Amino acid sequence: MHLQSLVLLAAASLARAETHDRHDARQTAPAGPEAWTAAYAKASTALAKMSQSDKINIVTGVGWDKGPCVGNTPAIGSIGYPQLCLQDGPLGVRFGTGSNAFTPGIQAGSTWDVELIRQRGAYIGAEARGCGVHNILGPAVGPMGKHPDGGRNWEGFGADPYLQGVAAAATIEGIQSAGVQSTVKHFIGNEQELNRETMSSTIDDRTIHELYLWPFAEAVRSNVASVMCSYNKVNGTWACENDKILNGLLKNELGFPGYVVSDWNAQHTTNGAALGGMDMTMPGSDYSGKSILWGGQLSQAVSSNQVSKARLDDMAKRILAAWYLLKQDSGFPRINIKASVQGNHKENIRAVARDGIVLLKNSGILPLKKPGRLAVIGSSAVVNPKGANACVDRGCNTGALGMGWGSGTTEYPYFVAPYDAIKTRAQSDGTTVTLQNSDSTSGVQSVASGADAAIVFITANSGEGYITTEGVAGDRPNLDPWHNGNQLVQAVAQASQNVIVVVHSTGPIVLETIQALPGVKAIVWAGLPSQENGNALVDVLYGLVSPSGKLPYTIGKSRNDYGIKVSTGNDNFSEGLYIDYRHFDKENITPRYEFGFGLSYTNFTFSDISITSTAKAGPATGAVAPGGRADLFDTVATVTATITNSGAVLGAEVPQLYLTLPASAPSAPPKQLRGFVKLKLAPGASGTATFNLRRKDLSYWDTRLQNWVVPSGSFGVGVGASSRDIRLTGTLTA
Ligand SMILES: OC[C@H]1O[C@@H](O[C@H]2[C@H](O)[C@@H](O)[C@H](O[C@H]3[C@H](O)[C@@H](O)[C@H](O)O[C@@H]3CO)O[C@@H]2CO)[C@H](O)[C@@H](O)[C@@H]1O
Repeated sequence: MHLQSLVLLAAASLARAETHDRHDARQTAPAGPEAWTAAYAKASTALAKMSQSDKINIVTGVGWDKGPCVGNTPAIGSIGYPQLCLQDGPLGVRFGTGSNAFTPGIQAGSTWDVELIRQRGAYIGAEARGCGVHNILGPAVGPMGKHPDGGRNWEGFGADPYLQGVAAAATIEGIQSAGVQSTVKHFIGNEQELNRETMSSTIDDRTIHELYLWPFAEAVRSNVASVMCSYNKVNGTWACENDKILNGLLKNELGFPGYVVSDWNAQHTTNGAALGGMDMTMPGSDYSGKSILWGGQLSQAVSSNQVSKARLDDMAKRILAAWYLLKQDSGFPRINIKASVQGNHKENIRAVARDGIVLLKNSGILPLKKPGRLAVIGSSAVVNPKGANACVDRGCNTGALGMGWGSGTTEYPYFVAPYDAIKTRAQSDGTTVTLQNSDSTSGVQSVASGADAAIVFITANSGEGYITTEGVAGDRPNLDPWHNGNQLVQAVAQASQNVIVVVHSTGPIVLETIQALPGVKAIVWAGLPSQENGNALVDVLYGLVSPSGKLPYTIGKSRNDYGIKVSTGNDNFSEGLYIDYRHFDKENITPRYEFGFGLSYTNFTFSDISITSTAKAGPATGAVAPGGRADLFDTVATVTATITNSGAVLGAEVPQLYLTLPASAPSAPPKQLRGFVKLKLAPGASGTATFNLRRKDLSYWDTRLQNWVVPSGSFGVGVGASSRDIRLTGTLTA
């Protein structure tokens, strides 16, 4: 179908879009494709004024390291189009010196708080705009986290497509509300760093739809401006020249009206990329500046009709439409990556850092109550002695951890380490703090012994494969804490029966050694809190807030429990739909801490489930709108439940809705997340969790019909406090 027809159809169908309940995770329907229609009209007018060389310029980066941003295209004077600035990344303006280091995606995901995530996106967008960045290269929803040790998992929101989708949509809507283009990445099947630039990801049709494409569909529905194609091949063809995934899935099936930008140097051929659906090449040359695949080469291909003029026009129009969509044609600030743009955004950073902390274990030691003496132990209790930004692209694990490493990092404008914040609090309480800022086990007993609490800090780090840190080239080789963390905790627990273990990590670590120690009275999963690391932790340790984060992945009892391993050759995705909790559930493996788990300082009771449904079995029939067939997003069932804070302090609970497909569906995971809500409740207060289930939420991908189908029969509905703590059950029938 022609793109403009798609956009018009979409406008018509979205006019009918329902409004979502206030409490639903997806609180607002996205702006709607009528905005794209107007943008396309302007793009057509501008295109008519452009020469072929203008069109080649708008789709070709100027070359690596040849402009103010990590990606740049030349200005086109005839239409008042600027030198376009594309800059990482998912947690703020990379290389900025006047901007903030927002919390990584995984911490945002672990808040399960859509409004905080949306605000985070809006602030990232505002900072990008203030720096003159037209396109911010985030959020990341791939990798999703099929490998618990995948190096870049921390850039995204968690190992579940629904959670990724909701968080990505809110982030994109936030970023684009500031008038900045958002790029969702990496499309698709780039789940590991090892061999990412040579390997092929073999993903079957159903798995790609139900897992990996899902968050991209939500991003497209939220009118994301651009999509970044990834380094790997998909089913044997490079992602950036893969007709099936770019033209087929993304542009036709999802009705994506924006443009596809290559990951940096992910393009392999001139014509293949153009015909396969890529619209902009970045950075425009290889890192040595020598190899250029578009520019003059694309011009020749068009002149010799190997690539049609219509295809070049389509590329240019998509890029122009995104620029007009975000109204960047008037009053956009000039490019200055070093601009001072921080505002009061650190409040969001602290809130996400704090509300993303997951309390895994607490035998009554927390919250702290004016302890007489605290022992603080571990090299990650203090800021890197050489400075928080000492390592390029955060490529080290020295001192307190706030983010992983790679292109998805920013410079810290400041860094509050745990010890800094604990010391400040201790001063006001009259607490003595004894510090051991190393991971040495010798001498630690004297520091810990006699303390009211001994707080031990351990870490695990990972990142992007172009940097190797302490021998780790991106993906972690195991799920153990770094720097002998297990031995450090053991040594402390020999001297103290009041040990609090604080974990800063890019992903799951195996906690069995620590868990077995009787002296360990609490485990605080503090994740990746960025610059507000210590402040967020103190808020939780001292009960200024009740912890309310929930795990965005499963913590298994062993690495083997996850079933799959980082591939040394091609990645076969033979596990299909069964990643993370879907795998643990299917194989009946008890995790140490399950997906969705997190304790509070208060208690919540769940009651009064109510289910109403108009769901009808059968395939989707609606016209294609951005995101897919429009009727996929119609609410067809509503589930409500009452949640009561039955404890003594203010707290927030995240009731989660898991669906089980009827027996008539092809075999499917025992349960799948299809709704969540974060409810803040005073002691004794009750709130209603409302989950609006859309047709898509009830569907599976039918490979024969090539469509989403609602299976007939009875669906299991479970509402609970985690994926393994289902408190209320019911059914709905289609
Ligand atoms: O930044 C844009 C996208 O780039 C990809 O990461 C690249 C990263 O930005 C870049 O800094 C790094 O460059 C190094 C290069 O790999 C190495 O060969 C050369 O010697 O040094 C360069 C500078 O350090 O390359 C990264 C890709 O390999 C990301 O995948 C993507 O998410 C970013 O948005």
